[in-house]
Amino acid sequence: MPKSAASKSKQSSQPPPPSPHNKKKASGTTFSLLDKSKKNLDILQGLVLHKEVISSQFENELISFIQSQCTKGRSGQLKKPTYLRSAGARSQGNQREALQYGGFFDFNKARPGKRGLVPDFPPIVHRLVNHLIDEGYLDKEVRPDSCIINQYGKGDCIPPHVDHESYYRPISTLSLLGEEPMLVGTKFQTVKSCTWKPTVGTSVALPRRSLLLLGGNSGNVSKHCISSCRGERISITLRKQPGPDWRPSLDELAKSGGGGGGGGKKRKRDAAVTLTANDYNNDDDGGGGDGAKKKKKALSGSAKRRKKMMKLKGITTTLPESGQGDASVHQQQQQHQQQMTQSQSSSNGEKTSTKKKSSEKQAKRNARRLERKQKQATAGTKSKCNT
Ligand SMILES: O=C(O)CCC(=O)C(=O)O
Ligand SMILES: [Fe+2]
Repeated sequence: MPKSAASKSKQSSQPPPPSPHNKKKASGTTFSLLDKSKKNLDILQGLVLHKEVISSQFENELISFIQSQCTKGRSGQLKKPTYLRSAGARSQGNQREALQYGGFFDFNKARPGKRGLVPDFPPIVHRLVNHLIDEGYLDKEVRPDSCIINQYGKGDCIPPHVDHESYYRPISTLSLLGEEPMLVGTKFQTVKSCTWKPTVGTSVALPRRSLLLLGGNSGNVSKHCISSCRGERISITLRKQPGPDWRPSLDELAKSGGGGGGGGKKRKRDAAVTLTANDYNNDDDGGGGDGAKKKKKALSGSAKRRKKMMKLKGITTTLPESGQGDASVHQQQQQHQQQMTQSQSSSNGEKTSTKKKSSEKQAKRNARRLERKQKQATAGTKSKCNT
């Protein structure tokens, strides 16, 4: 890493300060790296590696459970979003099989998804969480209630990202089956598809049975990724979800086009990248697509269903006379989402009427645009007839 960008990354094994909640707090390896471009902020503060947190026997049990679930997933007995298949329709440079329990991450909207769509933790994951808390690796106040299990094959990867800010920190990752490095930092260079190099950051080897905690700046400011794996590896990422009343902010909805994909990459609190459909995953569970993508993609199954729903709700999705395409549909979807959100969150009549006025104005603007298009189309047809 360039000296001008950051000071040398340091590792130490000093125990973190005792927690008021746990009986004991396990010590682990901590890291430090000052980023000059961020006023010498320690971008690895909060990163802790604990080794040998489970026995080999428990590791084997976890591996057999995960592999049996993935086998079920491949044969169609376990459906998405509980099971997400690898490769295939997934975007390039973002491959791995995944299982989700407790709560699911909606990859298309790039944020925690609806409750109850994936099963609760299976007993073996409960056992794991209890063990990690009892042994002092995790704080019982931040007890994880959602997990994503990634099964990487040789060449699979996960691109640089910051886990959604609504999840409590630290986020923890247990490594099984094989050792691969996790890259953690604020700047990455893409070497080739599925391979990155931190230009301001570090590489942390994750041995089997180790637990990596991404807390503090390491979880909020730095991004993390796994480059193309040398061999097989399984990770169990444990997270405490936001409460059931959590809703994305209007800011986030606006940036992501109201749920159509991962257009909004900038975070409010810092300049890091949030997980988006494009960064982090695939079109596996439906694919509203990436709002920021320039290339027009064919609509996936769930996008088609959404479109159908909008139709049923009385929102026009196609305007054949004017020949307006997806841009208009997208605009209307955004408008619809905004109206829904606004009506959910408005607390007085005054607010509602201002919003009503603005949506009426928007509807008039759309009508004028449609009229213009129709005129243009008519003019075009006439000139064709004349030649
Ligand atoms: O596989 C890993 O260790 C990382 C997984 C991860 O970053 C995630 O699921 O958000
Ligand atoms: Fe992550």
